[in-house]
Amino acid sequence: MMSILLLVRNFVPAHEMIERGDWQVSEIARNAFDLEGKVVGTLGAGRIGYRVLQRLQPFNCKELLYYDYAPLPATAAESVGARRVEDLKEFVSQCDLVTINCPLHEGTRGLINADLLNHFKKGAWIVNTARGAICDRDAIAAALARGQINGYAGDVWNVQPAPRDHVWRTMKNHLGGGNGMVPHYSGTTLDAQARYANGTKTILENYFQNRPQEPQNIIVGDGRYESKAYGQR
Ligand SMILES: NC(=O)c1ccc[n+]([C@@H]2O[C@H](COP(=O)([O-])OP(=O)(O)OC[C@H]3O[C@@H](n4cnc5c(N)ncnc54)[C@H](O)[C@@H]3O)[C@@H](O)[C@H]2O)c1
Repeated sequence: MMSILLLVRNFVPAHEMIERGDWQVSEIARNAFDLEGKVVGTLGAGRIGYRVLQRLQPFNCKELLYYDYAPLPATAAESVGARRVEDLKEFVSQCDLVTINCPLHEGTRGLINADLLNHFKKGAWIVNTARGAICDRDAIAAALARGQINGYAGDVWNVQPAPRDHVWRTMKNHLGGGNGMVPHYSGTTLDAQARYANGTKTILENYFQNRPQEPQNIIVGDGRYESKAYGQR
């Protein structure tokens, strides 16, 4: 949901216009679109990617796609009407909007680079609330400037805090918009902090009482890599 809110709120400089005292609706509307009728795809369909697919249901998208080496259980994919695309270039070429929801690991660092961006549908939108380094910083800014993508939004940066001159702070599309960057805070609402605290408490209690941990909380157990989420090894 965070991704969608970012898209709606921050892709056009509407709020800055209000602060300036202006009211030029046509300036905003010339680059504003609905999700209805669009093809939306998630790169990564784990806990967050799947929930994004669920939350996209009321928007009447034309089609929902996902790219993940781990296929969703058939019933889960059917319940959200999502189609898996196995080839990454094929996946991005079909999407009007790509939302990135996979972890950063050696297989995803710089995955969205100049070469892959050329395979995106021209004028597509990218929402990256996963990890900044999944996208190549300069390739994103260049693709935005030349109109290969129409917008880029997210709260994650390849360096955090982002330096003052980080190009993602100020990059724009040719209409002067298309930038929805915010500082990394989507997981730090007061409600989320309470969830983190409770989750940490449960992990510690399991540990001190010799109870098994929930599988999704284990990346390395007994010296072995156990998670399936951080790349195929
Ligand atoms: N912005 C924030 O504050 C914030 C908050 C929470 C999580 N995150 C990010 O979101 C990521 C996803 O979280 P999650 O809970 O859904 O994780 P998850 O482990 O439940 O799911 C990750 C999915 O990505 C898939 N994946 C891994 N490598 C892939 C690749 N190369 N190509 C396609 N799919 C791939 C995995 O198979 C898995 O299905 C986290 O790793 C984290 O980096 C960001």
